[in-house]
Amino acid sequence: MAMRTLIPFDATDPKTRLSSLFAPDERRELAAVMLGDVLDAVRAAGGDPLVVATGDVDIDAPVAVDDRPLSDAVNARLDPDTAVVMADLALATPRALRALFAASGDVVLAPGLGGGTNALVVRDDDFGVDYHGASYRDHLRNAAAAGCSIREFDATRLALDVDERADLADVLLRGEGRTPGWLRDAGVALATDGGRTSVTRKR
Ligand SMILES: Nc1nc2c(ncn2[C@@H]2O[C@H](COP(=O)(O)OP(=O)(O)OP(=O)(O)O)[C@@H](O)[C@H]2O)c(=O)[nH]1
Ligand SMILES: C[C@H](OP(=O)(O)O)C(=O)O
Repeated sequence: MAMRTLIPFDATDPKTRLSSLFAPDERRELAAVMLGDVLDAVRAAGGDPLVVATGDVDIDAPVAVDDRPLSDAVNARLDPDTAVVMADLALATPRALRALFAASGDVVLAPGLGGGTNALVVRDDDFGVDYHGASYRDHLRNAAAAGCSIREFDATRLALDVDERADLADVLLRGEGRTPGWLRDAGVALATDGGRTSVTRKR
């Protein structure tokens, strides 16, 4: 049976942490390209996607427009046997998502490198999401408080969400969808910035 999968999407002013690299319209374009890659991976993993967006989105998928804050918009649709996969997981693969969907537990949590919750599966209607501000820790606590069984699902391909400039280096190095090509066409290239690999942009 297909896994109903909510994909939250900020269609209005996304990826503001990348403002040093991209203008607002470029950030919206990048966000849409990453959304397309995530949609492809979710479908290939047997997911049945619903994009939950802050505004209209021109994409080949069902879209629910809901301008409430992220957690409210997701909780309003978080029926049991539902996954939530963020639209900026530019490294997500069908294999990783299939394994996430198949993982057992009332609440299955895939952590982001920065302490967020990049993806999850919920099978208990006593659990609700509470995003932002190291949400992974909050979700662990909330699931335990609700008496849910918890599965922590560590997956390299789900751990990266594109927030900061340095995250784009990983997308250029390991991305498999359309996003790496979009970045290269926009003049984004790898750069070594002291210890950590980052990116530059030739305009
Ligand atoms: N529906 C909905 N999705 C959201 C909202 N805020 C963020 N998202 C999505 O949730 C995911 C994770 O959010 P963030 O990493 O904060 O994304 P973002 O808001 O574009 O990034 P920043 O502007 O840099 O904070 C991304 O896929 C966003 O598109 C919201 O208020 N409503
Ligand atoms: C949505 C939020 O993403 P972040 O702001 O951590 O990138 C979270 O994962 O709680």
